Parts: sequence; structure tokens; C-alpha cells
Amino acid sequence: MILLTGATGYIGSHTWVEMLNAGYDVVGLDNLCNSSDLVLDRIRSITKIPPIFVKSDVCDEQSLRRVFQQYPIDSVVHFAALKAVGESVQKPMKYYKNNVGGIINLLNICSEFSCKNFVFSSSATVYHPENPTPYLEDMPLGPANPYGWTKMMCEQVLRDYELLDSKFKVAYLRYFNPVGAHQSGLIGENPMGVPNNLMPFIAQVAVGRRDYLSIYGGDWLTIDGTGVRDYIHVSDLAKGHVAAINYLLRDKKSLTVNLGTGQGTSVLELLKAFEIATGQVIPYRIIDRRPGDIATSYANVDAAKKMLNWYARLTIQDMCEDVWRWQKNNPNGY
Ligand SMILES: NC(=O)c1ccc[n+]([C@@H]2O[C@H](COP(=O)([O-])OP(=O)(O)OC[C@H]3O[C@@H](n4cnc5c(N)ncnc54)[C@H](O)[C@@H]3O)[C@@H](O)[C@H]2O)c1
Ligand SMILES: O=c1ccn([C@@H]2O[C@H](COP(=O)(O)OP(=O)(O)O[C@H]3O[C@H](CO)[C@H](O)[C@H](O)[C@H]3O)[C@@H](O)[C@H]2O)c(=O)[nH]1
Repeated sequence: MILLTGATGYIGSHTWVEMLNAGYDVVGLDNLCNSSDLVLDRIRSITKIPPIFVKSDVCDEQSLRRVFQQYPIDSVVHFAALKAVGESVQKPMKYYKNNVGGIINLLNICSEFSCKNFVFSSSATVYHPENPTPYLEDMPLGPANPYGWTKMMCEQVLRDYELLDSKFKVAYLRYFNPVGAHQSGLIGENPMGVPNNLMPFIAQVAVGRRDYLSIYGGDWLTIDGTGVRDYIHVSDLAKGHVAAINYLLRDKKSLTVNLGTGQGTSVLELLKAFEIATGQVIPYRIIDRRPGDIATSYANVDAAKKMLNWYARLTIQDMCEDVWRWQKNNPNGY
């Protein structure tokens, strides 16, 4: 059985659907600090399988132990983490405690119950910002904020833990920019407060919750002066986790791979694609650069193709259409 932590969150909920569709037995766990349990009914509607859910905190060792006592967990997909870059600068201890403390607890329990397969949600943000693009897995790391450091530290904790147990295997998955929503329009991204990320902000302008998009800088050294990122459909990303679990169970080896499309898209290109996909006009203003941003980030995805036999199939147009279906059916989220 697979334990998904952070299961009711954005990527967790989409991965839960793909895991159930692939025939895996799954128990989902979340403390609901950044998600809603209303997602559970939606997962049942999509998959026709009642999801098994435990409200629990990965920082609470005793409560994790009870979950492992109740279910025969042999694999963990660990999404549970705090992820707001700006907040991590204001409250770094909260981020280290939750993200790094959480994984240490979880590994102690994995050790107690001989759980040997672990999929970790890492991020493109671990790469040093001065690396040339596309990013390759063996390029130097060097996060630019506490959130990024928690991801890099968790990778290190896992690598050290691997040395203790030759049967313990890890898939280190470095996500680029997940966007989009399940094709059903039933689950999607539901940020609390003002969205930090581009796609949910655009979607909230389209649905009338915000007046216009602020574009952070029009003078980057890119195709049109706006920032370039590797946007990946969340359902493709979710399938990448199924591929990673299949790999760990079959090949019994660890791996580190980027999950992206390998294509860069600028803010203005994404905006145009969204307008075409939805027939909406999105007002925007170009303002100053956001501190900490970089011009361009996109992945080299050869390793994921070769080792996981996985690649992203959905286009920017699919991402925009699916976000819009989700947002217009659920203008205020869940
Ligand atoms: N969304 C992105 O752009 C992105 C990019 C790279 C990596 N990641 C990583 O992917 C993972 C999932 O991200 P997401 O976008 O789905 O975020 P999310 O906030 O939607 O999901 C994370 C979930 O974890 C839960 N959680 C947080 N701390 C917890 C704890 N101590 N115990 C139990 N549950 C806890 C939250 O309630 C939430 O449901 C995170 O680890 C994130 O750092 C996300
Ligand atoms: O309101 C907005 C929001 C974003 N942008 C721009 O849109 C692009 C994408 O920004 P996002 O905030 O959506 O994504 P980032 O690439 O900055 O960051 C995201 O991806 C990173 C990995 O690359 C980390 O995982 C990080 O946690 C996650 O938020 C950037 O050029 C940004 O400047 C705007 O112009 N206006």
C-alpha cells in the first residue's frame, strides 16, 4: 500500500487520482493546513473509488506510527510541505521545522516499519540560479530562499538515510512549474489568499476575482522581455509519480530526475495561450521585477524519459483549457 502525504493538496490530489486509476491501494494523509477535505468527494467522483484518508501531521510521530500500524505501507510519496517562497523568507524556522522536521519523523517511522520505497517532491528551485538552461540533474545546487533550502536539505537527509539501508530506495523528483487541473474540472489548484504563482493569478483575473495581472518585469533577456518557465500539466506530473513508483518497485534503484516538458514559455506567451483557450481578454500591467526571480528556467528531461519511460504529453493549450474549466466551475475554489 502507498502512503501519500500532503494528499489533499494540489499535486497530491491529482497524483491520488492517477495512483487509483493505475490500480494501487492508497492511503492519503494531510493536516489540511493548505487544503480542503472536500477534495475527497471529488476524487471519489472521478475514480469511483472511495479514498482512504487520515487527518494527521507528519510532524506528529505518534500519529504517523498509528497510520503505519493500521495500514501495510511499503511505499511513501511525500508531498506534505509548506511551499510559499515569500513566507519562507519571513518565517524560515516554520519552514525548516515543518519540511525538514517532517521528513525526519517520516523516515524514523519508515525505519520502524521497514518501508523501503520513497518518492520525494523536490523542486527546480534547488538548482543554482546561475546554471545555464536547460537544467541537468547533475548541475550545481544552490537555492535562493529558505523554502528551496528545505527541499535541498530533505534531499540530503534522504541521501544520508539511504547509506544506512541498502534496500531503501528514493525517487528524487524535481518539479518545474506545475499548472493545469484534472480534465474533469472537479479538482484543481486552490490557493489561499492572493496567488503567488502566475497561472492561478491569471485564472482569478479571468473569473473576475482580480482586476488585472501584474507582470514582474518586461526587460529580462528573453524572447519578449518576460520571464520564461517550464510549465507542466499537473496530470502529466501526477503520472510521473506513478512511473516513479513503478520504477522503484521494479528496478529497486534510486534515481534523481527533472519532471518538466523541456520547453520554456514566457509570461506573455502563456497569457496569449490562455486568451486563445478561453476567449477571455486578460488585462495586464508590466511592473518591476520580483526580488529573487530569474530570467529563464527549464528542464532537460532526457533522464526521466530514459529511466521512467515517462514524458509530458499535454500542451500549454491543454493546461490553459483545463485551468479554465476548473476555475469557471469553481470560481471560489472548493
Ligand atoms: N506547486 C509547485 O509549484 C511545486 C513545485 C515544486 C515542488 N513542489 C512540492 O510539491 C509538494 C506538493 O505541492 P502542492 O503544490 O501540491 O502544495 P499544496 O500546499 O497544495 O499541498 C501540500 C499539502 O501538504 C499539507 N501539509 C503541509 N504540511 C503538512 C504536515 N506537516 N503534515 C501533513 N500535511 C501537511 C498541506 O495541507 C497541503 O495539503 C510540496 O512538497 C511542494 O514543495 C511544488
Ligand atoms: O503574478 C505574477 C506571478 C508570476 N509572474 C511571473 O511568472 C513567472 C512564473 O512565476 P511563478 O511564481 O508562477 O513560478 P516561479 O518559477 O517563480 O516559482 C515556482 O517554481 C519554482 C521552481 O521553478 C519553485 O518551485 C517555486 O516554489 C514555485 O513557486 C515568473 O517569471 C514570474 O516573474 C508574474 O509576472 N506575475
